[in-house]
Amino acid sequence: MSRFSERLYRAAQEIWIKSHRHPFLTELREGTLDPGRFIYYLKQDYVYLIDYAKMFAIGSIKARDLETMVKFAELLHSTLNVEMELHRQYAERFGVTREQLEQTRPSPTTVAYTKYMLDAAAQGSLAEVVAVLLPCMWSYREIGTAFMKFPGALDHPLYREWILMYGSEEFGALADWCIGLMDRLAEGLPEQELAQLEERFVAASKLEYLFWDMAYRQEEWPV
Ligand SMILES: Cc1ncc(CO)c(N)n1
Repeated sequence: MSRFSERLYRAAQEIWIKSHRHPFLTELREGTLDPGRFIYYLKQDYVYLIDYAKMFAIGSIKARDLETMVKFAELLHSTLNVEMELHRQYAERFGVTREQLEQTRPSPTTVAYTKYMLDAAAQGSLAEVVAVLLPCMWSYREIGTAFMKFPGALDHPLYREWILMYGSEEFGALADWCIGLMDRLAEGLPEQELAQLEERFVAASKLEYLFWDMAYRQEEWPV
């Protein structure tokens, strides 16, 4: 039988392709993205990452073995200290302080995405935690590795670091570990539960798309 992660990939493929074609990402890889849109994205992503890091803490709590617990702790650490550090350094280049980053008011889409994830984690099994956070890691790995190969993408003084982070071997290895864990956790589950995991994965993939779109539109609350 084929791996469950392949089923997930197929189920979300259409929405992932739509993300790849979104102007936020096509312009980022071509180096034409307006820096104002990028800094908006960084601020929203910073507050997103705070809740996303909590998903790894929850993964650590729900883990059934020490090895998995250690791995989630590693992911928690690297999100807080490596990924968020990249954002802090970017913000500094724009004259935005660490405090200002942290005080970013989450946009409607950021609220929807982070609360959707935390709700899945609060209600669900470890498999649900992994299903909902997997599109984040996996889709960024796909974007990062594709952009590394895109001619000229790494020449851009602003977007180069971002591409290097998500195209890195370390990030790829963490994504691979998560894919492998998803497959192990799905083994032997009844179809009803697999369908539920697929629903979580697809919903998170749609929220990933909406996150790019929100950043491009620089979404604000109506008042
Ligand atoms: C919205 C979002 N999804 C995934 C990642 C990758 O960790 C990120 N930084 N932001």
